[in-house]
Amino acid sequence: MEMLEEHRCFEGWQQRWRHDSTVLNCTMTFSIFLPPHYSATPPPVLYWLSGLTCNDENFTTKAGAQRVAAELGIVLVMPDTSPRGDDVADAEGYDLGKGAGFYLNATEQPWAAHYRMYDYLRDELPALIQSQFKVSDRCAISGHSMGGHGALIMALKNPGRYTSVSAFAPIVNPIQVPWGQKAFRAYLGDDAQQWREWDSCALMLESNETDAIPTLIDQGDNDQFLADQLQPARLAEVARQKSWPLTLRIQSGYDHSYFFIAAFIEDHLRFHAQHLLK
Ligand SMILES: N[C@@H](CCC(=O)N[C@@H](CS)C(=O)NCC(=O)O)C(=O)O
Repeated sequence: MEMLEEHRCFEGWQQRWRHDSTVLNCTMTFSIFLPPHYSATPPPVLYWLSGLTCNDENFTTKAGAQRVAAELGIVLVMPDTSPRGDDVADAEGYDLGKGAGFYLNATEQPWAAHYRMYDYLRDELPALIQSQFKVSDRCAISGHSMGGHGALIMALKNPGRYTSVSAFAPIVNPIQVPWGQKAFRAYLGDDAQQWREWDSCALMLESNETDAIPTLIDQGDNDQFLADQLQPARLAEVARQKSWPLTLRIQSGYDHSYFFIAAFIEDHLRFHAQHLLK
């Protein structure tokens, strides 16, 4: 592992690291925020998954999460959104290929060789964080848009792993919307039955009562993708049917950008802290 950057930030440290990923079969970069005094008591970790076109730096530089993470004593880990490098398959559009890994394991060519973001986030990255930094094993997960989808499926597919999950403008029902259908067809093939494995609405519908964890979703009502791609009310309806503890907040006037995330990230950090620091 090689440190690329380090900056003092709110008495803690913002760092950027490069490592060779066995799972993704390429070199990956992630960012991490270490709160002050983090070596005294191992702090819990909040994983943040970003949206289409992003890497680890969008959240790091735009969300302004470090002040409250420092106050609460939470480590923030920001992975990239896809495998990277010259050997890695890519596509023309911003919504497939590099920057658009959709946090799943691809089964189709040419993607299957590297696009295994689900396994990377489930196994390799947490093991690396545990071995290289002094952190506790308590963790939570959050994300934006494609990353909101990622956070929700990570939580739904791994009961007991995360104390809580939250999302900003998540793609909750990818199998029913253009972004998800395009990506899932490419990565997973034409059999739409296989896609359900990676769809929050489908996964929640099939979840057990004991799997439920506190869930917070914020959605701006001026988000240009709300009607065509996001529609968080679909997940809220499944949550109602399943008595899943989901709070969906519609935020008036907010769009899809990091200005929206910056406005509400403090609420999400405090929400996760209630569960992480118990
Ligand atoms: N209008 C964008 C669509 C992609 C987009 O809005 N990406 C969101 C996540 S889905 C984002 O966070 N972009 C990067 C940023 O705002 O820093 C494009 O065509 O590139």
